[in-house]
Amino acid sequence: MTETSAMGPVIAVVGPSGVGKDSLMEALAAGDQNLCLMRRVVTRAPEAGGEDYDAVSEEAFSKLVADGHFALHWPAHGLHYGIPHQIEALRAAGRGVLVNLSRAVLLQAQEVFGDFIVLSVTARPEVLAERLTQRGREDSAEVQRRLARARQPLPAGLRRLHQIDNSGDLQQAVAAARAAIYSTAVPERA
Ligand SMILES: Nc1ncnc2c1ncn2[C@@H]1O[C@H](COP(=O)(O)OP(=O)(O)O)[C@@H](O)[C@H]1O
Ligand SMILES: O=P(O)(O)OC[C@H]1O[C@H](OP(=O)(O)OP(=O)(O)O)[C@H](O)[C@@H]1O
Repeated sequence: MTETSAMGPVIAVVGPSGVGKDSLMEALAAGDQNLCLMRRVVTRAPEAGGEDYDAVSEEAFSKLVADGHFALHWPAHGLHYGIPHQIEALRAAGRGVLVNLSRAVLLQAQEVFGDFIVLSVTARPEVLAERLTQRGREDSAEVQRRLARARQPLPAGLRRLHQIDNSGDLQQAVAAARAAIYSTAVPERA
């Protein structure tokens, strides 16, 4: 990605709840002007905190879907998530756009976005449990449901996939993610 690139890649950051997707994306974007965050639309209560997202009702979300507002949308955790078409404007500046996606929509996203990199973030199971509890955004029942979903597999057929271990220090995962992103940047057109 450089200022002269026509379009930046979409960089999907995926993995189980509590693995550190939002933390990794925020740290990556904070340290690199060529990377930016995609703000999602989620039917989660606005006061839930965590990521910076647009909170909407289920009814409003359905209307946004009907109006063709989203480049991608999916259900998960009893919620609905949407990525507005605005993501294309962010890419047009030649920046890589970081976005937290469900593992279930990665092949669809690869078709929709074309220049698409997947960072599969991992952490040891005991680390996930500790982090979800410490985050405190979900109640204990929901934490258990999310831990049960942790081993959801990635689909076959992803063209640019990197595994990032975030079991340890966040900055180590940030360095590994940066290396992965820039190792697969589309070669400059001659
Ligand atoms: N490498 C890390 N070391 C320690 N705590 C972390 C690390 N990465 C994330 N966390 C913490 O773990 C919790 C879950 O992180 P979050 O980014 O919300 O994960 P996800 O978006 O994958 O659910 C947060 O409280 C966050 O501050
Ligand atoms: O199908 P999966 O790959 O299991 O992902 C399920 C959902 O979890 C993540 O959302 P969110 O960031 O709201 O949840 P999290 O913070 O618990 O990861 C992700 O963006 C999906 O919407």
